[in-house]
Amino acid sequence: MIRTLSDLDASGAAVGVRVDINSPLGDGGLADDARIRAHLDTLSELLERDARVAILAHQGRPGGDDFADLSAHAERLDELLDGSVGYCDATFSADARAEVRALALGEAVVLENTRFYSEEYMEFDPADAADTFLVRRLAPVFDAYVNDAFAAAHRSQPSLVGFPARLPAYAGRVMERELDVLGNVSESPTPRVYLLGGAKVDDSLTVARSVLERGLADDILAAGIVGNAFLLASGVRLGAASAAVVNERSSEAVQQAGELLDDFGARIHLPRDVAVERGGERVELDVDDLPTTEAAMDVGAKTVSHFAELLEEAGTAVLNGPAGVFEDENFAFGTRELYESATRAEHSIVGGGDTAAALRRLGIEGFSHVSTGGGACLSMLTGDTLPAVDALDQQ
Ligand SMILES: Nc1ncnc2c1ncn2[C@@H]1O[C@H](COP(=O)(O)OP(=O)(O)O)[C@@H](O)[C@H]1O
Ligand SMILES: O=C(OP(=O)(O)O)[C@H](O)COP(=O)(O)O
Repeated sequence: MIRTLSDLDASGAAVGVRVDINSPLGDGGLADDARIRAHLDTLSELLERDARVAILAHQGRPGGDDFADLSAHAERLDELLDGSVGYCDATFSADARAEVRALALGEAVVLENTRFYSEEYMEFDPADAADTFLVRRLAPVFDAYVNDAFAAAHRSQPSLVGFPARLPAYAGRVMERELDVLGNVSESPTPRVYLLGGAKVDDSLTVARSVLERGLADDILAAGIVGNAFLLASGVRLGAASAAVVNERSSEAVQQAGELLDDFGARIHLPRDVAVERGGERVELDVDDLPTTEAAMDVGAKTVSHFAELLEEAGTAVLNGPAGVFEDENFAFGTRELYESATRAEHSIVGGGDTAAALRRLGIEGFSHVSTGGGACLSMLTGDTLPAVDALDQQ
């Protein structure tokens, strides 16, 4: 049984809150603050209830371009939470612990990027995570721990799995909502139609097999590079350029897609036409008119009308990955039309990562749920358990 913020006696308590505000960075700092905004419910609730809040988070991976300190994140949170958020450039040093102890009621501090410390970039069993420096040093200055970092819940890193062994632990509002929606897809209205697109072909094929085998999906609509892998597996000769894009992403995709077609045939719907670039223009070709030398970059209008009907009539539409190269206006058509159609389903769930960014960019709104997680959302959809959720559950 996972406790939530409603079970926490927050007033006066020093609460360590793990959030996922890992954000795209641009020249001047944050390029997008969606993940920061996602946690405002949890943070403002704690501040209004007079908690003293220490925020733990990571940004990027050591060595990566987006590995950075959290000063810009703290500044943005401070703007969004009316001047109640400070920043400390250490995570668990004596200074950091003193800042936490000195917090007034209704005040917060963002502690430094947890991944500045090597332990935080390793995976541990929860019991070993509880013995790391980060957890041992910080647990004594916290009265409670809240995990709201759903998007990182598939990692078993100290700040995500180590505290529940030492402190009363609770799910934040983001975590609660994500688990409620993604953990209960089996009870959502039918028929359930999954649109799987994008570039992570192996992940999408794993999701397809899992949801079909577990009876979660009635229909799979294949688009993006995933759709091209299915077309190749069904014997359509797409052309060398499209085949190369599929094989570059995964050497086993076509074989796996073929096995799925053998096992689940009619429940998997393939593109009927594709769009390619010819002389700088979008040109649509029926699959019967292939192969072509140009790469398939989007699904065409015939596919869109077939898929859109299934999505609009769905009890639940689950969307993961764009239908084409949506970054190029010539090839955004499939993604825009199909995502718009899904908003008309009774219930619509969008997987995170690039898909959520695509929606913001295309200005599409109106889904029942847009997940904050990419990898974590996929893990939930494939029925995997998330270590950080297990840690919250085992108290
Ligand atoms: N037919 C296609 N050919 C090449 N790239 C594609 C095609 N369809 C989609 N993509 C690319 O897939 C990328 C997103 O895929 P992915 O990372 O799997 O999404 P998500 O992070 O939402 O799971 C986008 O950058 C998009 O341009
Ligand atoms: O951005 C994240 O995940 P995502 O890319 O799956 O959405 C999380 O912050 C986890 O980051 P990580 O994949 O570096 O552990």
